[in-house]
Amino acid sequence: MAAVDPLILSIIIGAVVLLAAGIGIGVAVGRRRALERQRQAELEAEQRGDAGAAGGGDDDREGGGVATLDPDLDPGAGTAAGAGPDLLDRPEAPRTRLQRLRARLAGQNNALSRGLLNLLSGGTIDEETWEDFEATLISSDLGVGPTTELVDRLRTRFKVEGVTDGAEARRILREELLALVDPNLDRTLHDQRVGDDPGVVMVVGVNGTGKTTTVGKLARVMVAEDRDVLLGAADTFRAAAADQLETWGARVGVPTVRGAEGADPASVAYEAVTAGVDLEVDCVLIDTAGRLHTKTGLMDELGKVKRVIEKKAPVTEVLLVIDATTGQNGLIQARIFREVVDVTGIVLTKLDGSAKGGIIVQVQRELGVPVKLVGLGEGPDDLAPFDAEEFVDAILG
Ligand SMILES: Nc1nc2c(ncn2[C@@H]2O[C@H](COP(=O)(O)OP(=O)(O)OP(=O)(O)O)[C@@H](O)[C@H]2O)c(=O)[nH]1
Repeated sequence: MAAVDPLILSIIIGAVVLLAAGIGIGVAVGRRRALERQRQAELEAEQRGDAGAAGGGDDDREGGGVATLDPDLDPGAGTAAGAGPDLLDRPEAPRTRLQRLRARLAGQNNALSRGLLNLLSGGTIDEETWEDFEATLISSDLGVGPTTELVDRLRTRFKVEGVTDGAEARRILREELLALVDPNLDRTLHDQRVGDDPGVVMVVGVNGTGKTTTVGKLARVMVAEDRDVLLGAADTFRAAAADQLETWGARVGVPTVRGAEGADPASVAYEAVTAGVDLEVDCVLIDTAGRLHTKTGLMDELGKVKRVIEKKAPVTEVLLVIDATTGQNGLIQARIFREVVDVTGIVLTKLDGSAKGGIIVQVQRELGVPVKLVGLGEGPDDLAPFDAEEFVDAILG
């Protein structure tokens, strides 16, 4: 048999690999289309008055706020490989998701609310009440500076404005808390297409803060808004991390570009963005490996991932994921990440079950970067845009 020229051989192998990759992505896009067809069918059923087909509108997750074809499927387990159209989830509709999460936020801040409301319970406010109030604020991770500032302002205003009843005190407290959280910060998520390029959102942070979960939840939010999304698994340290991400995507028909375990994360991110440009998706979400802010080599690697992506398309948003329960440590991490990758938004996760909402104020002040999203649970649709007024009203009950 005649020897094949090595150049021709490598071109043939390259073409086969590209074709296979294209098929992989094509299958996933096919799943997305199947989901759209399924949605359309459900919509038609709903219009015909078939209430069971489209899920209810109440706040209870199990009760129908989330319509899933397979509610028992665990996003953290298994791989995407076998997920066909029959297994696709339909992410929770934005309206019911926000209603449900608003109620959860109000419920979760009970400890903080109680402390604040003691102050408003009427009568004269003695020194001990002020001290208890201060302690409550500090234990919510508001920080000593903002706490002192808030208490001083309240004391002055209560005196100057002659506050005598609870309703009046509540109004002033609401105004002052809102000023601290800053309703004027621009919290828009820059995940939209820019010219011919998809929005590119990079998600960074230390280990275990909830990056992959956030990318998965964000993909679902976008699918619920009928947008085309592609995931990039630039966490190549552990194959399980890419599996986890791929599973999140597969549940809603979103394709994932991944590399081999130990592959260069920058090149996987670049491939993902390239696929996103070629497929004309609306947004590419890049998950990165968790890294300690103190490890210089790993932080440099993160900078490189961003620079390499930008050879293909601008990164439109860099989200730093902070675990709300980590307090001051979260702040120290945040400063270093900001220096390396120019963070444009914060995602505060695990705010459920925590009365540590004060960290929002500290993070924003220290970094000058707005909190844009909050994670309020382990459920697949437990992610909400952060809204200053809603947050303050939830605290005040
Ligand atoms: N209660 C709660 N748990 C959350 C939230 N977000 C994430 N988690 C949980 O946090 C754990 C870690 O989440 P991951 O998404 O794997 O974290 P990661 O940052 O990608 O982890 P590494 O890749 O190891 O750095 C998981 O058990 C998630 O279910 C949230 O908003 N609330």
